[in-house]
Amino acid sequence: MIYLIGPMASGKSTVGKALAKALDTTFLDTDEVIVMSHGSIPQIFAEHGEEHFRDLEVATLRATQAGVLATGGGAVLRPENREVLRRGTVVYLQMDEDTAARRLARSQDRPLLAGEDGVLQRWRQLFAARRDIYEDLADLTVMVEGKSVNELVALIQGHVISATR
Ligand SMILES: Nc1ncnc2c1ncn2[C@@H]1O[C@H](COP(=O)(O)OP(=O)(O)O)[C@@H](O)[C@H]1O
Ligand SMILES: O=C(O)C1=C[C@@H](OP(=O)(O)O)[C@@H](O)[C@H](O)C1
Ligand SMILES: [Mg+2]
Repeated sequence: MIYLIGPMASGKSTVGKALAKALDTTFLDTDEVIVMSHGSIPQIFAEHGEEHFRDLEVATLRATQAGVLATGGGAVLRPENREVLRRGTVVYLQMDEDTAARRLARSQDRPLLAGEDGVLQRWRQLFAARRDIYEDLADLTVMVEGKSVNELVALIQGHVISATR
């Protein structure tokens, strides 16, 4: 199983879907699986808080099988999830701050970025707290800056295929 990890807006959901198509395999996104049974992410955060969302994320990651699985940016925080991720091939989508700023300007459904600090400032804080974990888990790290979805897919595909040969 290939897992995509990385900060919010690095492209895990978008690249994951395209990668699964290129590899002719199945695709799921833990956020989408959670939303199907529990309602929207902003609603879960507002009604039950982040820890409850993390509990749902743990249960979902444990129970979900797909050729390619996109995770949410904070899924790496829970040790149970890191254990699951280590059993598969982990692709880390690494993103620079300028790309984050451009993409987050259009983001509306990420409750952890809301608040008075401003979206980019919050993104920066979360990334600072998580970057070492992303790096530690990664079997393959791909910098997304300046690359199209198709270019990223080709890059990942090349590495994944040569790693399993
Ligand atoms: N390589 C890319 N080039 C340009 N835009 C991208 C690329 N990857 C993702 N995006 C866009 O960035 C935004 C965030 O992507 P998304 O897949 O939701 O990220 P994540 O799941 O990591 O939060 C979306 O609007 C998506 O269309
Ligand atoms: O980084 C995070 O803590 C989160 C990332 C989101 O997923 P994306 O990384 O796909 O945006 C989603 O799981 C939730 O809003 C929390
Ligand atoms: Mg996503």
